[in-house]
Order: sequence, then structure tokens, then C-alpha cells
Amino acid sequence: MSENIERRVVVKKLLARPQSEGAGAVVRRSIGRFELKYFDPFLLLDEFSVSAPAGFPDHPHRGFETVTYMLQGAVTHEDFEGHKGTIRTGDLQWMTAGRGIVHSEMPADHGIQKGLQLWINLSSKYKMLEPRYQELQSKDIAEVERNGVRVRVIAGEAMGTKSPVYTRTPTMYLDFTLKPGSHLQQPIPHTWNAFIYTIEGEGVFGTPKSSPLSPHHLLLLGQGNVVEVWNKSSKSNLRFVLVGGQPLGEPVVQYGPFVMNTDDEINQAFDDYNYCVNGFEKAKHWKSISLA
Ligand SMILES: Nc1ccc(F)c(C(=O)c2c[nH]c3ncc(Cl)cc23)c1F
Ligand SMILES: [Fe+3]
Repeated sequence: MSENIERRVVVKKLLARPQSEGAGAVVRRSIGRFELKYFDPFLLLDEFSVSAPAGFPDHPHRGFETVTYMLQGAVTHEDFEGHKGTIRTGDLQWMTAGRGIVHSEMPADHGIQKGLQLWINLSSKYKMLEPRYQELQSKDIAEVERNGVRVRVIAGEAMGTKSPVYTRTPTMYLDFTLKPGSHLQQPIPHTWNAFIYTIEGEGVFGTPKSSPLSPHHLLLLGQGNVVEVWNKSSKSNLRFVLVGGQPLGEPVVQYGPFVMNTDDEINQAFDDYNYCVNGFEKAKHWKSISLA
């Protein structure tokens, strides 16, 4: 690690508590709740937990990307263009909604399906792009382990390993598991906003004397070019995701699943969706099979 290390420390921590979302689903929302409406370029981070028949039935998106990463179980998604698939434990769906998607996201197995859904804003010049999917099965996600630290590189680069995912809004998304007694130093571009979301075990983040933090916490990281994490437990693994992104620095006008830059564009999004035009044409006669 080079000499000009500037450690990022935890400047804010939020415990994400369960709340209802979709049709009978439960999410622990951290980014996107009133205390943290937007963390440029991130609009929402939900740790979701859903069992059939609950789920996220037919709904639209415009102006941003959704990144769904399965922690346990499986979710089937289908959209109004006929694109359908199932993402299972460890799989990733990176959906660029762009000018418009209408889809459903429903449990595909019995029992509880768990995962993370992150919403990443798009720059004004990309908000009306044609929709696009990047889907990776768990076996195709770059993974490397060294000195008790295992990383699955969902986006960006870590420990000399790169993800094939193209991030239109430059983003890193790393799933770390630290064995007991291990220590991580991960570079983060100093101009990016970055956070950690804790998933399993207790970890020490930022400075070695910080208090250990438990799962379901969002940790906003301050300025710097590297984050350090310690697993001081003698028996449990520590798992968390580290996410960073280049801020867009643009006005944000959001109404639910529509995210644009001006009130007029949001009104246009509503009209386009209601009249099935300008990217929502296929919504006119489409219902997901789960609702048919
Ligand atoms: N009400 C409402 C409005 C708009 C939405 F996009 C959604 C929605 O689809 C989700 C919101 N959190 C999520 N976590 C995981 C998954 Cl798989 C889906 C969602 C939703 F529920
Ligand atoms: Fe969705």
C-alpha cells in the first residue's frame, strides 16, 4: 500500500429496521429513508426478506439502475419485454432501467428469500437510455481469498481482481468475508462516496479502536483513499458489502420508482407510464404471469 494513505473513518451509522414494502414483503431500508434520502449517486439500499405469496409485483422504473444481489434463496423477475429469469443465492442482476422498465420481482422458492437491492442514479445524459441487463451467476462472479480475507467482486476491483460489470455511473461493489483475526485494507477512489453495509458477525471499521458493529448497519465513510476493517472475533466470520460511487452532482427529483432531474421530467414520466408511450409502450397489454 502506498505511503499517502488517508484512512476513511465511519462518520455516520444507521441501524436499518424492518418495514413493509411491495406486497407483503419486508425490507430493512438504510439509504432512501428520511434520515438519508440520497447519498449521491445512491438512491436506496434495501436488505429484503420475502416469502411467497408476498413479493414485488408489477411496477415501473425510470432514470436509474437497480442492482439485486441474492444472499439466500431465489427471486424470479419478468418484464414487459418478455425478459425473464431467476436469480439464486450469490447471483447478481444489474438492471439499467433507463427510459423505462415495467417488471415484477417475486420469490422463486419456498421459505424466506433474502438479498440486497441497491438503486444507483444515472446522469441526466443517460436517464433515457434503452433498458439493459447485466446478469451474473454466482460461479461467474470474480472471487479471491488472501490472508483470511475473501472478496467477491460484484463491480469494480479488489485484491487484483476485476468485475466484468460495466458501471455507467462509476461504482465499486465488493462482498467481503473476513475470517476471525483477519484485517482488510481496501483502496477507494478519494473523490467517491462510499459506505459499508454489515451482513454477518461483528466488525471493527475505520480505526482499530472503534466499537464492534453488528449486522444491518449502514456505515457512511468519510474522506480518504482507503478503508480498514478488522475482525477481532476469535470464532465468527465477518461479512459486509463495501460500495462506492462517483457522485453525479445533479439535481434529483424522485417520485417512487421514477428518478429524474426536474419536476417536469417526473410529470412526463407519469404521463408516459399512464399513456404507455416513450418507452412504456409494452406496458399497455402486459401483466406478469404472477398477476395474470
Ligand atoms: N413499493 C415499491 C415501489 C417501487 C419499487 F421498485 C419497489 C420494489 O420493487 C422494491 C423496493 N425494494 C426492493 N427490494 C428488493 C426487490 Cl426484489 C424489490 C424492491 C416497491 F416495492
Ligand atoms: Fe423493481
